[in-house]
Amino acid sequence: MAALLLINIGCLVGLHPGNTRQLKGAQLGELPLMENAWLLCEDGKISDFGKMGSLPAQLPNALHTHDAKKGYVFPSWCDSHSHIVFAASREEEFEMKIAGKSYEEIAAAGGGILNSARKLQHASADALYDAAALRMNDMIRQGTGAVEIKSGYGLTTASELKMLRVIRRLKESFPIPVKASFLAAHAYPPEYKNDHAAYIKLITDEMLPRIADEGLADYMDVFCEQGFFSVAETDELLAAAAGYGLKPKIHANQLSVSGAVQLGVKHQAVSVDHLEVTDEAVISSLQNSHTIATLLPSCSFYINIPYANARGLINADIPVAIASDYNPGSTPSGNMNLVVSLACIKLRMQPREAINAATLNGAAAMELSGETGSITKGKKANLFITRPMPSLAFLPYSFGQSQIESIILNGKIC
Ligand SMILES: N=CN[C@@H](CCC(=O)O)C(=O)O
Ligand SMILES: [Zn+2]
Repeated sequence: MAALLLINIGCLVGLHPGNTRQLKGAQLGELPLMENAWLLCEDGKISDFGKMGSLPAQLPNALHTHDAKKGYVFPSWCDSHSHIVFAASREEEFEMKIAGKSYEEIAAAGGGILNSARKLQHASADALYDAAALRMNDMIRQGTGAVEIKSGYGLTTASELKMLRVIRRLKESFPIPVKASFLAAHAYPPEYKNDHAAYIKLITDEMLPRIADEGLADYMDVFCEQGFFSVAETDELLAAAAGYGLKPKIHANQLSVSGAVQLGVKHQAVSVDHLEVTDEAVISSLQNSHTIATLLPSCSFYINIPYANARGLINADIPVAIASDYNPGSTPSGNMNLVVSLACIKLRMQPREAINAATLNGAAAMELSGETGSITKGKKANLFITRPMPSLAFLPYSFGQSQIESIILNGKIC
């Protein structure tokens, strides 16, 4: 494999030491940079970098040199929360939202997650793969270089397995790390509406053993929310998943303060995601835990719900990540550039904080921060090059516009 040398880099972004696994508190605002730089990629990894004045005389033989023309070089976005395997879009709900219907009212009218589940149950694995692959390609073009994908639109054993096998195919065929989360506990199927215990038993006794047997999931996720899964039900599900080696990630406090965050901390969740509604007890429960708070500002934007209290979490020294939540209902976009801008505009995160939250902390929320999420020697060379920019803050400032010129995955320009 030819080595790749990037020269005339306006600024290298995110030069964190290799042993920095996640950032919290004031560290989240520290984003080491190097201006006027070069960077060498070998065997798919970042092997060296330095100032243009120090370009080594000895370089690998098979070498492709690319002039960054003063563009910035970033580590790829690490999107730790997505639902990109789905059968159909739901723009009819978009119109209902404009007419004033709430997320809960749409769900109660047969929309929402159950709408997607009905459609997915009839879709072929090939059709699901093709549609998800298109979305992945769009995300990659927008700078994403690692992604977590959830099941949760199957809600039957066959359809949850179908979704997870599609995610495995994406993992095998795309050149970026993919993590899979099992989210059968996303909504109760109509036939279990009045028999929650039976659906929980189906998940714990039938789905989990099959999924573990095929090694289809990295994490267990639950939508812990009023009208969805209670704290007690989530507790039971997470305990069962732990028996199969699946660590938790929880959809927590999206619509109400439910106790889901505290439960996540109790189960040492890798992350608790959403957190649009929090109080002091939620924040203090996360302090001194290893659980990452993953915030999803484009979901708040799209369905007009409150924005998470990012400043409260950061000030309390809690590691914060940001992710897209790309799904057909509450966030039909996987554009992490927009997520970073919204984190600045709506979560009042400084550009450096938002960039760290979308890279190193996003990687940490997928347990990948040892291999990606920063420009560090030995890490995967998943990067993007921007146009020349007047400053780092120009990236989120120029919201809704892409500054990205080139994508590099595993040390190759794509
Ligand atoms: N909140 C639960 N799940 C998704 C939305 C799912 C849907 O509406 O299809 C979310 O993360 O926002
Ligand atoms: Zn989600």
